[in-house]
Amino acid sequence: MPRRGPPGSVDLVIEATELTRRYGRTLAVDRLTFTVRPGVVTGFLGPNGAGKTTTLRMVLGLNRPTSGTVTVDGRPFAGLPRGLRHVGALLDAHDVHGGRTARAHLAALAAGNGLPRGRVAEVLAEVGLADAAGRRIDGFSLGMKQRLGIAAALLGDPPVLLFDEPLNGLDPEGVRWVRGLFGRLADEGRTVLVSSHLMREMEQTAEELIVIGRGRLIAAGSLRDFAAGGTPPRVAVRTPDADALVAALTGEGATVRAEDDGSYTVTGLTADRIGDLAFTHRARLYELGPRAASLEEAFMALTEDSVEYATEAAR
Ligand SMILES: Nc1ncnc2c1ncn2[C@@H]1O[C@H](COP(=O)(O)OP(=O)(O)OP(=O)(O)O)[C@@H](O)[C@H]1O
Repeated sequence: MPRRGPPGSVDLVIEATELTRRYGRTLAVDRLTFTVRPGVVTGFLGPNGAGKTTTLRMVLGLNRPTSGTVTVDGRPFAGLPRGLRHVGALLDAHDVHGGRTARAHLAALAAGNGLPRGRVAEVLAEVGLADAAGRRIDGFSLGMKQRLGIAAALLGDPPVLLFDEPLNGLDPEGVRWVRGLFGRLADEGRTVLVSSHLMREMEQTAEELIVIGRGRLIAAGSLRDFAAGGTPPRVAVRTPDADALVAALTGEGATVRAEDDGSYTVTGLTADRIGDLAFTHRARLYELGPRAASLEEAFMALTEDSVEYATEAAR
């Protein structure tokens, strides 16, 4: 695939401004403002029902916003002249005609969008389905359907790609493959937006994150900043003299949590202070150092806040 503009070029930006969608009494998307840039994989994260699918459908012009706007390359998707050549999307892996073969499905899509037939074999090979090209889709596993959906998104060789929960149903090898593919697509300068309701799926997938809850923006920024800002500093400790050390640490007001691997996570004291206390209490230390913040915890903390906020706002 051709290389595109350098990361940071502004032409392929997805821009949502005060984007809102109401279904009857449900506010599915609530004044959402965000920017998705090319050259990095951006994770679109939120619990079930947060409004991710509704937002992606509005980007694609499949749902109309109740108010606000969302544009790709400065224009609503419907106004883009090149359709599938401009934006490729996987929304629902099950949304395919099961009686067709993978090849026939993609060939119909190519024909309907004025794309060269030769792309079909290329994208099937790219997603690892070359050997299954002649098989009927209704015999496909969910993982194979996800690969087929990704192949369809790639068909027009588009600079902007949207994937809704693409890791669902993939085995560990499939997850590793898809992460590599998304990274490569971003390295080529494309804009890649990937939704998920699981933070742990995003940890090794996305560089940037947009987190929503109940239709609202909760946080946006780099994964690294997100992890750093989400929880107070924590220290990892390993000791064969746990009873003495834990008593000493909690006596100083620290919170100590035992981990599955036999280590402890300490909050509320610096590593220096923990070292001093261990020395005083004759507890041997096998490990003492910073414990990387768990993104899962940061995510839970942030979404909890959004629920509280929503409750307060409703009063
Ligand atoms: N066509 C519709 N009619 C009525 N309500 C809808 C419709 N589509 C979505 N909703 C509601 O809007 C809210 C957001 O749904 P949406 O599917 O966008 O969330 P999501 O973040 O993609 O969730 P999930 O991870 O469960 O797919 C939910 O409360 C949902 O019930």
